[in-house]
Amino acid sequence: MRIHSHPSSSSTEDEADNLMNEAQVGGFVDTDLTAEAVCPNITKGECSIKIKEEQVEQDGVINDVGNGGDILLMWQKWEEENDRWMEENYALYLDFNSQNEFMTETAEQPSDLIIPLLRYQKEWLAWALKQEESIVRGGILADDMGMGKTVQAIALVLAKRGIGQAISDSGLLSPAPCILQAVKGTLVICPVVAVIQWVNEIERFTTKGSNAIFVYHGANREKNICRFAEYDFVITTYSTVETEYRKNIMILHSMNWNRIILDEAHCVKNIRSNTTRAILSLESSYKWALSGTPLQNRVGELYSLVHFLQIIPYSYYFCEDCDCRALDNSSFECPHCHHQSFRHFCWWNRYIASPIQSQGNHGFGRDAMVLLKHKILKTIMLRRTKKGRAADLGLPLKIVTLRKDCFDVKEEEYYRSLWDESRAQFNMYIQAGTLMNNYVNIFNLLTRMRQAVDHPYLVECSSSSLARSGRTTNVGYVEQTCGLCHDPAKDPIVNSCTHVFCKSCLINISAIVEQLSCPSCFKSITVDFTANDQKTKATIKGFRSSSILNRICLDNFQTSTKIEALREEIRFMIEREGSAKAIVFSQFTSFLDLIHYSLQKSGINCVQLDGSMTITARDSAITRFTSDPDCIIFLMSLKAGGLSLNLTVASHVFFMDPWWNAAVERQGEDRIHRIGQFKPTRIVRFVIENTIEERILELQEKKKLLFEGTVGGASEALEELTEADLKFLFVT
Ligand SMILES: Nc1ncnc2c1ncn2[C@@H]1O[C@H](COP(=O)(O)OP(=O)(O)OP(=O)(O)O)[C@@H](O)[C@H]1O
Repeated sequence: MRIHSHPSSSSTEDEADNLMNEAQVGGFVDTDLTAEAVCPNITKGECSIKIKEEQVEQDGVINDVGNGGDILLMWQKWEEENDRWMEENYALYLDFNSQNEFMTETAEQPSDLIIPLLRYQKEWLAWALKQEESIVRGGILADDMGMGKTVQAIALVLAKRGIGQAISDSGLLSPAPCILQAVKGTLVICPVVAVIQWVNEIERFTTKGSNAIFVYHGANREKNICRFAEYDFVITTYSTVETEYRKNIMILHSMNWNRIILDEAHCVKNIRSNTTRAILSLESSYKWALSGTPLQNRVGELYSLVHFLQIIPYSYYFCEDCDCRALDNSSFECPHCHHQSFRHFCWWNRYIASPIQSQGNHGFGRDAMVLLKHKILKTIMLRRTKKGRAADLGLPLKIVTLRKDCFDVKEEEYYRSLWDESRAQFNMYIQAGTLMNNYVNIFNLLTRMRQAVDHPYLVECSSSSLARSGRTTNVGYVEQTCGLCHDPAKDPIVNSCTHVFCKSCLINISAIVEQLSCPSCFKSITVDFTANDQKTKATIKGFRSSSILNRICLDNFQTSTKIEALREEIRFMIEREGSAKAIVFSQFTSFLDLIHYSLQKSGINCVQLDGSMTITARDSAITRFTSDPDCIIFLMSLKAGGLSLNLTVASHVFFMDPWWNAAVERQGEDRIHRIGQFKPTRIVRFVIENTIEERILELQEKKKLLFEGTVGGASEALEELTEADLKFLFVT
């Protein structure tokens, strides 16, 4: 299907201007809008097919406008074509890597900001102030991770306040309905892990008392809402916005914010997710998105940010039959012009997403690329890289090593039998022709193998595998005797001293003795009386009651090749520099528990951070790691700690298992390789030879950034894989 015909020439800004002029629909100046005016070569029938596809993307559900099955097929075809295009045009894709890398104009830093801004940060300030005066009224700050996007955003808020921002102005200019309450403050939305960081940066880097900050998160958050208007910064989390929207609690959504800043804005890259919908429903006069990786996999990901920014024409749906435009096209009939929704088309999809997805770097696809890079992104995005601005930053060297180890005989045996079992299961799906219907099962097979590479305990002692076998501890161990009754332990509870007791013995004795201690070694016995459903469960001190450590016999704790490799690297690290610290990432929190236990046993002090922790618990873990010289290892799940954190106190990062997406690993590396780091940084990625991990690395290389960047991985991520990819993973 041809939408435009252009003489092909090199990708220049002039070319982009021409394309823009042709494609602009009701753009920065309103123009008449008809299908023919927009794309003269398209017939109305063709247009309506496109609209069906757009609805699929917009709503995440198939709106039945006639032929749902066809639409789904068409959608799948789009995705496949996009994947193919990505493979063929990766170099060009990377070309998006910098936007406005150098600018001549700088702005003076605001007087309330006490930290001196670097040159590129002053360039940002000049650009951002202009952006807020322009029709775009915001934009995307996409600097590499660790270049100080938080400080830059704070600088903008202060600078604008200095200029004397009138709330009434924003109320007038905003399209928000008048029932919304106007507030002067900036709403910052960030992942939970970044909340404290925002508070700290505002407090540390601005004149004392010059900013009122309110953290709106947690169960009691609603207490102070009537005072929203008094704050300069209201800091909340993506999960809070999503929960309120889903439960129809109209608190954040009933305000007309002066400015919204999305930190780690790639959290809303999926236009179909609830979080994205919740964010898009917020109202403000100015909108900013901050992300070091705004585009992880496909051009489509930019759309939710573009939609958030509400830019004419890029974010809008236009009507084929009149000059109406709207941000939403989800109802059957347009509430503005009353024409049916299928008579509306999404500008972004028609001029950017569809041509790129269907043509790649050829024909209209290439034209769309030029338009996107040289016109649209230039207007809305500022991206500087650490490499490009190395002179401003003066960051030390980063050395990345891939460390390959081999299993010992026992591990090899265990892994091989699991591999054979998994392959047999996989082959069954192939033979039955049901491969593509079994993503979740295949994901589970792959996860089990990946866990077995880290440590067989992760498979053997997973709560589900123990539940299946009716056991409470793992098979690898002889039956334990209770330290109190000396019979085989019934419902065994393992104490931090590694001695085992019957659950009933512990209950009985704790009713008589207040301070329990182990009769064998006299260490105290910790009984967790706080959890409602587990009143009597003794837990290993410092670990969750659900920790894998409560399901294994610690008397006979066995290490693994990965753990030993890590210990060796830690030893090297300490030998080189006594005061060095490291972050250890794994995708499996149970593996982090095993590492924690093993290191602790040999006197290495660690802290741990995972998604189940409250903001306060996270903050105390971060504080301990940054301020206690004896605490040298930070164990972290990348999902919980990979974003936002500043941990330059560490100079080493150890990745215990490979991620599907290399971009996600880079997020982890950049926790230490950022402003404030003065030592050379060392990154070690651990891989066991001849295992699924090597396959994952090969596939990562083969497919580059094609995998969904779901931090931590999910079964949906596998849906990004083709049948051929899956076969590649399971082939011997
Ligand atoms: N001008 C400056 N002078 C000194 N330190 C700075 C400056 N700007 C930023 N920093 C520090 O640099 C570190 C990284 O900043 P920040 O966390 O804002 O980076 P980021 O770009 O948001 O990273 P990410 O994308 O990983 O969240 C912080 O410790 C911050 O205090």
